[in-house]
Amino acid sequence: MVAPPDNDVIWARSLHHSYNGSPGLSGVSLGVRDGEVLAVTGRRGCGKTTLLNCLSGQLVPQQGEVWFNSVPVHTMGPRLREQLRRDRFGWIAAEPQLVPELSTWENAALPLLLRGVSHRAAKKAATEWLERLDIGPLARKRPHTLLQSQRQRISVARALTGSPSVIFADEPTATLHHTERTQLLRTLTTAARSHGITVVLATHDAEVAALADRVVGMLDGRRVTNVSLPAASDTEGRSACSLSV
Ligand SMILES: Nc1ncnc2c1ncn2[C@@H]1O[C@H](COP(=O)(O)OP(=O)(O)OP(=O)(O)O)[C@@H](O)[C@H]1O
Repeated sequence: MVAPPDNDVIWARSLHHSYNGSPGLSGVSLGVRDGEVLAVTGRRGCGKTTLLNCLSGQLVPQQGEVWFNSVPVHTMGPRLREQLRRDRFGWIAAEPQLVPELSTWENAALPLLLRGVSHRAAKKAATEWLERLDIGPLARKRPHTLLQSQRQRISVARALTGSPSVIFADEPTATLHHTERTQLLRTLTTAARSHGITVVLATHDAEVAALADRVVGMLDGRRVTNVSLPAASDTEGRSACSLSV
């Protein structure tokens, strides 16, 4: 095994993964720099979710290597990978994945509660993020009483509350209206940049990808393009957030 470059928080080499013979990834190599917002784009079925699952340790690729902070993830057992995901990564899916029995703040505090952080400290951290996402007043509500856009803000708050090294966001705004989509993404990227959190964002939406620092394009399980975005986009992503992050 060759050690990855020092400034890559995530580094993957020659990832191959297929589902019953049908290819998901066909030799993808990728480095994600510490603190960057990286968009992975491409049409539906090109392998974005499979790539994020491999990079985050949810899926072990059939071939290839994944490293996090120079530690091999592909050789870890399930328990170590689970611990890595719980302690160092955040995940935002297209559909908010919330626990229906828990209130808004309990859902947002879950990463800290699972790590054994005190109830009080977890609630304080979660509440701060909920307020920054403009849903502080909903802290005691249960998910089923809220709008989809409010539930997705809880998912974003939960990802940030855990102070992760990396947030993986898989089409996080796919179910939202245009205005809400842009605002939520800007809030996420601004918060990540100000807290030094790396973001790997899968999207088929060019407008969403434009908020990233760099865009990697995929086609049929392969990486086909790599574009660093100009400073203007970066500036927009940093400054246009209306929330106090
Ligand atoms: N669990 C699975 N079982 C079988 N085939 C799968 C599975 N997951 C993904 N695939 C297939 O692997 C390929 C890549 O899928 P993947 O979900 O990674 O792409 P994607 O770019 O994220 O697509 P989408 O935007 O629709 O989520 C597709 O052809 C898909 O049908």
